[in-house]
Amino acid sequence: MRNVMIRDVIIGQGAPKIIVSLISSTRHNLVEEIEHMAPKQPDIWEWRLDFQESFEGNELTETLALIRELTYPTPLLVTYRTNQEGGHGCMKGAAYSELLTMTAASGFCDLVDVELFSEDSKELVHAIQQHNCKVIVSNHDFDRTPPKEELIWRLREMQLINGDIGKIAVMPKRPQDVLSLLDAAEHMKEHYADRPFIVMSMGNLGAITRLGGHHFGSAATFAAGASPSAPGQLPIELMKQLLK
Ligand SMILES: O=C1C[C@@](O)(C(=O)O)C[C@@H](O)[C@@H]1O
Repeated sequence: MRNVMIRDVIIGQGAPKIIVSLISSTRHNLVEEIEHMAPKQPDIWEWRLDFQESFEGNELTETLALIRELTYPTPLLVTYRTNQEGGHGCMKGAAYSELLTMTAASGFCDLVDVELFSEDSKELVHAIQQHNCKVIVSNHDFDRTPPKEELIWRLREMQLINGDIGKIAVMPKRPQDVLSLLDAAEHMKEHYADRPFIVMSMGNLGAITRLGGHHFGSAATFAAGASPSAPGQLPIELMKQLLK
C-alpha cells in the first residue's frame, strides 16, 4: 500500500486526515477565512477555486501564493469543481486542463483535484505530476448513489489513471445507499486498493460516513470550516472531538 506523504502529513497512515475547504469568493475574504480557521488546525486545506469571482491575468497565481504563505506548512489542495459535479466551475476540456496544470506549475500547492470524467483525465493527471504535485482523482454525484459495483469500478479507474488518491462523494436517498458506499469502500480496501482513497456519503443521512469512514478504508474526511462546502459536513471542532 502506497501512502502519500506531504511534509509530515502521511495520507493513508494513522488517523483520518481532516480537510477544511476555503470557499470565499474574494482575496480579502479568503484571508479572513484563513485567519478565522487556522487556530482550528486542519490537517489539510482545500482551496475551492470554483468559488472565486474572477481570476484574470496573474490573479490566480497571486492569490494562490498568498494562500500558500498563510497556510504553510499545512498541505494545500486546490480544487476546481465543475458544475457537472455539483460545483460552480463552468470550464471544461482544454481550458479546465490548462487551469489545473497552471495551478500545479505555480509550485504553490501540494495536491490538485482532477475529476475522473473530465476530458483526457489520464493525461491531465500525468501533466500535473510532472510539476511535483500530487493528484486526487475525484467523482461526485449530488443526485444519487450508484450501485456498489459501479462505485468500486470508479475507485479502480482512479488508480488505473494513476491518481495518487481516489475520492468519491455521493448523495444517499435511502439508508441502503449509505451501506452501499461503505460496502464498496471496504471491498476496495480488502481487494484492490494499492494507494489511499477517500469516500463520503453526503447530507444528514451520510454524515456517519464522514465520521466512521476510516474504519472502511477512507483516508480522510472533509469538515466544515467557516461554512460547509458540501452537505453533511460536521464542524471541524466537533469532528476532532468525536474522532478522539
Ligand atoms: O470532493 C470534495 C468532497 C466534498 O464534496 C464533500 O462532500 O465533503 C467537499 C468538496 O469541497 C470536496 O472537493
